[in-house]
Amino acid sequence: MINSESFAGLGSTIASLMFLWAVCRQYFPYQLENYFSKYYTKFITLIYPYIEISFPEYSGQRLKRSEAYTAIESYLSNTTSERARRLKAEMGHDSDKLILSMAENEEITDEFCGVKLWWFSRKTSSDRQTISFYPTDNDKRSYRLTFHRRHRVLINESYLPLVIQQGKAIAVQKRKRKLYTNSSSFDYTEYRKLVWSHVPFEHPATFETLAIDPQMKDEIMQDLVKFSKSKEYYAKIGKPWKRGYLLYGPPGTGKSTMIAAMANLLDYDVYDLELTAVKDNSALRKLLLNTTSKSIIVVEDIDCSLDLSGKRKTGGDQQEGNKEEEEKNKAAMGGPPPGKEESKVTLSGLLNCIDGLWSACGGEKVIVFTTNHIEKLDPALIRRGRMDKHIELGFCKYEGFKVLAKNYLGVESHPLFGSIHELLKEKKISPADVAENLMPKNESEDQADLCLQTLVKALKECKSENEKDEEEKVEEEEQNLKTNEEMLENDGIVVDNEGKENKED
Ligand SMILES: Nc1ncnc2c1ncn2[C@@H]1O[C@H](COP(=O)(O)OP(=O)(O)OP(=O)(O)O)[C@@H](O)[C@H]1O
Repeated sequence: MINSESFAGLGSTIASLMFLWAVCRQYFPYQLENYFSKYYTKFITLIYPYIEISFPEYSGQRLKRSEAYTAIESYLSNTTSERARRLKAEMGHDSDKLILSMAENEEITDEFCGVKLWWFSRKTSSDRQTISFYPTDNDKRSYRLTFHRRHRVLINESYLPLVIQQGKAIAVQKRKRKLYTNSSSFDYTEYRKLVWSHVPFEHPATFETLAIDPQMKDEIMQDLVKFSKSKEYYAKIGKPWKRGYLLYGPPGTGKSTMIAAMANLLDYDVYDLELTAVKDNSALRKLLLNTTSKSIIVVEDIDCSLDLSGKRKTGGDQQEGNKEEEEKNKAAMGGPPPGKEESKVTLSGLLNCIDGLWSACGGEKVIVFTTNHIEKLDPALIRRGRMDKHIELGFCKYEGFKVLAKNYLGVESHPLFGSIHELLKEKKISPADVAENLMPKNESEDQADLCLQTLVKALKECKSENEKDEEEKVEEEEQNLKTNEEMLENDGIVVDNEGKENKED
């Protein structure tokens, strides 16, 4: 066992020997010097059987903090608060929590498989202080690991990989989660920057507050948790560690809310990918390569962002006038000037990013597409393997209502529950609409009564499933008719009042 005193003793012995060697070597013939040099090194290793590994904070590229140093720092921060005598407290680089770590020039011991090791936190300051942007120029920090040389294999092959792995996991747990977006990443040279901007992710939704079928809820949660723990399984079957979810259903049924709940369950970051703001396939690839592990990549309303013939849509079904207006607004916000060529992400480009060779880069990822119109999606885009789970979020059912009533009013039973149950059997109402009715309007005490009565009234006015189906059928027929007429008009065919087609000259 060694301690600081024996280190100091050894240090001064070695220093004396080195001094002696430096004096003597001047008088030695050249051939003898080599000979002595060899035995000098052997002698030193004999009396000092310890190996030291240094992990500097910055190495290579000056501005990039060493990953190993960061991981060791997190690893040690977990153990040092109990063992070190002098600690320093800092807000983490990427965290809103206070991080305790070893103070400079402090040493702690660690133990692995019965082997004792020493970690020393070192800071050297240059005598000549220079004005510099680089943190490395004046202060140099590093960690030094010391262990007996007979444990070299154990430390190199088992201990150090474990320290790095645990350190990274601790850093992920302590980090502040982020919501990234690419939608405002324009610059003024027509070339869109390939960067994500981000804000802290603070959405409070959880699966507990989600108003969906309880069985489906359990299934999804189990699926997600299983995925997040399946690193070895994915490696074994030779598949990239990723899972695709397609969430579909009418507006206001909780697709976005479910994404937030997924992120909160898994403790992942969210990348909200705005396809309409991506220049082309290569820009898309670079954006996706710049996403981190443990993240959910979301493309909302995929049917509105991508033309399934392979070209991007620029504005859905808008009128030309609206399109111009939107272009002007975009340009005013830093987007491309009106009339400039829009970007071209294609369906095949997107598919390539989801499950091509690129998709395996960067660790575990969940990919989520949402749509209100599943029937409009190309089967290639949503086939199993790409979108592994298709989840339909539908209109509010009684089970969902009970969750909302508990969330919004804090009630689990009420005399009006019975009639609401009956009404929900035949009426089509989205959870968003139910939630809106259940939102207390003021601070008075009988809010539950009032809100539930409002909901009953709203439900009575609501269309029943049959009426809604009938309405949707009529709307669809009208839309088909309109499209046919437009196509015929484009071909120069006029349809007269009796429905007969006449070719125009
Ligand atoms: N299943 C649900 N459980 C709990 N709250 C819900 C649910 N569905 C909707 N809500 C509430 O309604 C609001 C709108 O829901 P959300 O944005 O998730 O719907 P969406 O399906 O993504 O809608 P859109 O298709 O229009 O984007 C949310 O703020 C949430 O409070």
